[in-house]
Amino acid sequence: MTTELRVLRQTEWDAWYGQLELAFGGIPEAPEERSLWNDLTETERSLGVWDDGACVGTAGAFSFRLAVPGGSVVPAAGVTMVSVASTHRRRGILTSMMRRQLSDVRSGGEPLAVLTASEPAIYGRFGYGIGTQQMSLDIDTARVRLTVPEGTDGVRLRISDPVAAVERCEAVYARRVPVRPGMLARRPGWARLPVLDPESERAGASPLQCVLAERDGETVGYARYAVKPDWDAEGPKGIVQLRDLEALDPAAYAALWRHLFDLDLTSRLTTRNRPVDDPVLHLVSDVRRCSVRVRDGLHVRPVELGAALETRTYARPVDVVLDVSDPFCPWNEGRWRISGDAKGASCERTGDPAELALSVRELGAAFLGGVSLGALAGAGRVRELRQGALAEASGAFLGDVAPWLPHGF
Ligand SMILES: CC(=O)SCCNC(=O)CCNC(=O)[C@H](O)C(C)(C)COP(=O)(O)OP(=O)(O)OC[C@H]1O[C@@H](n2cnc3c(N)ncnc32)[C@H](O)[C@@H]1OP(=O)(O)O
Repeated sequence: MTTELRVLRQTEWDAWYGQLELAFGGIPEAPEERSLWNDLTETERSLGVWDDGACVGTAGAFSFRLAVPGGSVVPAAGVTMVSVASTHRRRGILTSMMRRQLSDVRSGGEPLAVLTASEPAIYGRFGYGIGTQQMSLDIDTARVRLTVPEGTDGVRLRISDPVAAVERCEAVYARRVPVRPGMLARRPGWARLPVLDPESERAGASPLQCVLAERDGETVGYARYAVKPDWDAEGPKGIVQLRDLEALDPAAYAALWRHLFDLDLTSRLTTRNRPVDDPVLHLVSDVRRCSVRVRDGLHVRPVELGAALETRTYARPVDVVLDVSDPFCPWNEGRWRISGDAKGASCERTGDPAELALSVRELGAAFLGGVSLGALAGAGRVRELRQGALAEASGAFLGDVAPWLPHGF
């Protein structure tokens, strides 16, 4: 088999994207969704694999800016639209695209690559670690009560058209980004994503709705959701399907949740993607009736290891020599001294004796501050070579906010 791997040409997008749709089951996307991804595709960063004129492999990358511990927002390649034709699987095409892509990301100067995986088992071999988790909830709002903080009654709620309210929501979102590692600063064109609402994907639910939280005329929060009506012999049992919710203070936050809990003719609230430390878990009367489930979120790969570890700050002072293995990107292999604190860090090559041994994948997992190196050591994935080095590094890497990505890409 001779296949050609090369950068996508603009005129090839339809065939390229068609291959991706086929790999995901073959149901064509709604026209507005397809058009959004067409506009957002960075053609010069997209790879295609071709066999006798047919597209058999796809992989794209977005030029993101990622929030990291300490509040900086740094360049990161957002790996996306990965597929291989069913006729060409398990022959190494994905591996060849990943190799080329990571090499391109390195040449372009981005220290990190990130992705959300269709299946979590695929990307570890390429050096990606699971850096964030996301929580889904299915809340019995007929039984669960909320205890809201002082000031909640002073928040004014206003129903708004989601598209008309986008700018106000985006202003709130932008203020949340540096506070929560894992969030992405919105790039031009991306504000269309949270209000994308194809009728064909509503499955009996309402069009997207939006409620704004306001104080003194300023927007201090928003929630976007749909309502799926449901009735049985006992009466109405509608479901509130929460898509996203952000707020700038606890009272606005609680007011939005209370609004969603109290919607007439509903008795359930579902949401697929909340941070695992979502304060709502501390507002509810009965966490068991919230059906909490957790899954992997953003997978993180340090591409240029030293530069990546220098972009963030560290919760406690750390000065540890890491012995890093990275067979897929061998330029990262070897010993690095990470030395930093809450103000900043340096990470440079060293000839000093190694104090912790681990692979780049563990550093990707720990990078955003949500996964403990101590826990990874418990699984045998980090080895302590100098007594005390594990506790020192583990405490330094951990953050006080669970990293989280609110949306897929
Ligand atoms: C960021 C994103 O876009 S996520 C979307 C990923 N795409 C999809 O899930 C669409 C459907 N699946 C596919 O298109 C393909 O099966 C892909 C892209 C997942 C894999 O492509 P392939 O060309 O078959 O992978 P390749 O041959 O390079 O396999 C490399 C290794 O990964 C393993 N692997 C591939 N897919 C999977 C999987 N789904 N689960 C576990 N391991 C996998 C292979 O077994 C192989 O392992 P080995 O080196 O030990 O033999």
